[in-house]
Amino acid sequence: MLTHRPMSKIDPSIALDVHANEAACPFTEPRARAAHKGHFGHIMVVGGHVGMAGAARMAGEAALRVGAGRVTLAVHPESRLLAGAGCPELMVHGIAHPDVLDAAFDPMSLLLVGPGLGQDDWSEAMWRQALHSGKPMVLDADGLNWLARHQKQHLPAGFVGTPHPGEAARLLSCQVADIEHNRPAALHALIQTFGGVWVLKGERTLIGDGSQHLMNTTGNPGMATAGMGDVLTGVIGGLWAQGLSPWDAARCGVFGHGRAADAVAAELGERGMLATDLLPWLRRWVNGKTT
Ligand SMILES: NC(=O)C1=CN([C@@H]2O[C@H](COP(=O)(O)OP(=O)(O)OC[C@H]3O[C@@H](n4cnc5c(N)ncnc54)[C@H](O)[C@@H]3O)[C@@H](O)[C@H]2O)[C@@H](O)CC1
Ligand SMILES: Nc1ncnc2c1ncn2[C@@H]1O[C@H](COP(=O)(O)OP(=O)(O)O)[C@@H](O)[C@H]1O
Repeated sequence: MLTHRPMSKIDPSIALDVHANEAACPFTEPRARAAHKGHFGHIMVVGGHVGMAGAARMAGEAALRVGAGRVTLAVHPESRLLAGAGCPELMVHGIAHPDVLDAAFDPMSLLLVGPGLGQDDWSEAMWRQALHSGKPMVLDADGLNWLARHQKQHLPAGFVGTPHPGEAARLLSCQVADIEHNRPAALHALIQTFGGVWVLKGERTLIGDGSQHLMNTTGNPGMATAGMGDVLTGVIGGLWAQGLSPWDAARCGVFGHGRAADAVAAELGERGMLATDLLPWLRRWVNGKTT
């Protein structure tokens, strides 16, 4: 039986001018002596459903490790203790009723929406609250899956989307093979459809905003492991919260994330790499230390 398949938004005739991503460490000057945490942003991670507290935790911890001032996790009440365990620097709210988020969003400089958010009614209510806040945001993982279901949703002006090819296929109503067959055309379709800055992950991640398109060359197959994308979301958010533009946060974040993974691989090999292994190397990178 034939099943209806919506028409793909990918135009295979698209040929983008794609340059190498040569993003260096974005911070070259030491911090001002009188710096305080209020200067480096307050991020809220919206995610962490039951069984996926770790996704929100990894995004939050990565944001702190690249220098964000404050990070709060808004997670399912059953995830609250686990999400913060072992990282007391993170603030953690268990959210039973997502409508309380309206007030909680007020002091936030930006949101990271999706790591471990899940697919049920609670997840959708959390997602809707985040979108309606109008806050700048990085949308990842289930945050993107909800966007795929509600295509016409109005996105905030400051927006970075970070799909892997599976999520990109859901967003563009096509198969993963269609994405992989012509990744620049898929990137173009994401930008045309939704606006903002897009990071199409995978081997040689692409970054684009409609006027510039880059291909990343750092990173290695050791990164094909759970949670690696959650860490990237935190890195991009942490750089953005410190004053970089969304574009610079995306291109520098992708570069530094891959660079940290390459340092881990050089020391211990690719196999068995954990997403959290990158954290000390991200810290080195963001302080301009060669890895
Ligand atoms: N410790 C945790 O709490 C973790 C929670 N996670 C959460 O789990 C939820 C589901 O995310 P998943 O990404 O696992 O599930 P998805 O179903 O979105 O993605 C998995 C599928 O996407 C496709 N795919 C992914 N990367 C690809 C690539 N590079 N090339 C080709 N195809 C590719 C493959 O078909 C793969 O089976 C998210 O909310 C996520 O944040 C994951 O991030 C893993 C770790
Ligand atoms: N073979 C590879 N080479 C380079 N980078 C890779 C490779 N495989 C995965 N990555 C990177 O690792 C990350 C994986 O993210 P994602 O698939 O979202 O993982 P998760 O959902 O488990 O967090 C992305 O940044 C991706 O670009």
